[in-house]
Amino acid sequence: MTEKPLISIEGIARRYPAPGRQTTTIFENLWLPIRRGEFVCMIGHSGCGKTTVLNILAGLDAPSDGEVIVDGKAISGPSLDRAVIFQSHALLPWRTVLGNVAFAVKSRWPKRAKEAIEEQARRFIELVGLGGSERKRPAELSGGMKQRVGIARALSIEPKILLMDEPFSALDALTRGTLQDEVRRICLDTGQTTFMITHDVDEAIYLADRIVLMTNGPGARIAEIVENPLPRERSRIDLHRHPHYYALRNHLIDFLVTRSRTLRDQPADGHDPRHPPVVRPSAAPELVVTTPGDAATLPLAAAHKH
Ligand SMILES: Nc1ncnc2c1ncn2[C@@H]1O[C@H](COP(=O)(O)OP(=O)(O)OP(=O)(O)O)[C@@H](O)[C@H]1O
Repeated sequence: MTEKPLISIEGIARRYPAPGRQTTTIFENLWLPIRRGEFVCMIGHSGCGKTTVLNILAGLDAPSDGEVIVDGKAISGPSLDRAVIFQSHALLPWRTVLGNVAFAVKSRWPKRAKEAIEEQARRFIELVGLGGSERKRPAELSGGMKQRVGIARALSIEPKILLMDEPFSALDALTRGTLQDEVRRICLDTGQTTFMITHDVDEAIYLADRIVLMTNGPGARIAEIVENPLPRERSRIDLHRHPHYYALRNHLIDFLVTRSRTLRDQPADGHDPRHPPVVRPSAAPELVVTTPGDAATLPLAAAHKH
């Protein structure tokens, strides 16, 4: 990575006190640079600390060791440069759709005139397909519509970084697909840098440029970073027709089913937390595995040892 990353996760750990003056280490020694405009998904089993990592990126939690640098500065708390979309939308129930989004815009640009604030809010309400519903209150909206408001609210402040914690998991399959399409289009069109947690392998394949695989916790680590071999211009309905699709999907599922546990219990030989293996699954009989400064092509079986 020659360009300076927008986000640099540098050796972070999170520990909590445990009974008997012990300490539980949820994860440790996580290193990850994220480029401007990149869409990164994190996958791992429940309890490996994904939400904790996202909260640290948001500035809502602090690491026990290490730090996160954004645009050259260590994160020391929440900032309007980083917008978060949670699974539950947390809208203000007494405000309309327009009111909810305008509230965020006003907090970002408090000196802006009311008309300009509303114009910005309307632009993003339109962008997420809610034009015409500006005057509705959250109680009058479906789950998918509420999540759209949450997305419009997060994007309307034009954050440097969009953080999403399983934003579509509570939605029905049809709505989830439509919202994935919209978020993907908006992120590509605006060059939005995004970090997202998901449990859904297909969602990660569709949305992510890179997929970060966490070993199981406690003591979780980044096992591997998977580069998405599918073209950036991809469509959800045609994903499975791409020659690399099944190699990628099988690689991720194999990781979740077996390797996430075995790699926690027995890290791969020579595993360097600063430079976790980078894997690019492909339909060819070989996987390209690189570590920064040390490119190598390993046969599939060898790559799986990592
Ligand atoms: N305040 C706390 N005190 C002690 N342990 C905590 C605290 N907050 C979180 N944990 C523990 O940290 C671990 C990681 O939690 P986290 O929510 O980050 O995991 P996750 O990977 O996002 O899980 P899930 O996929 O289920 O959302 C869990 O085992 C949780 O019990």
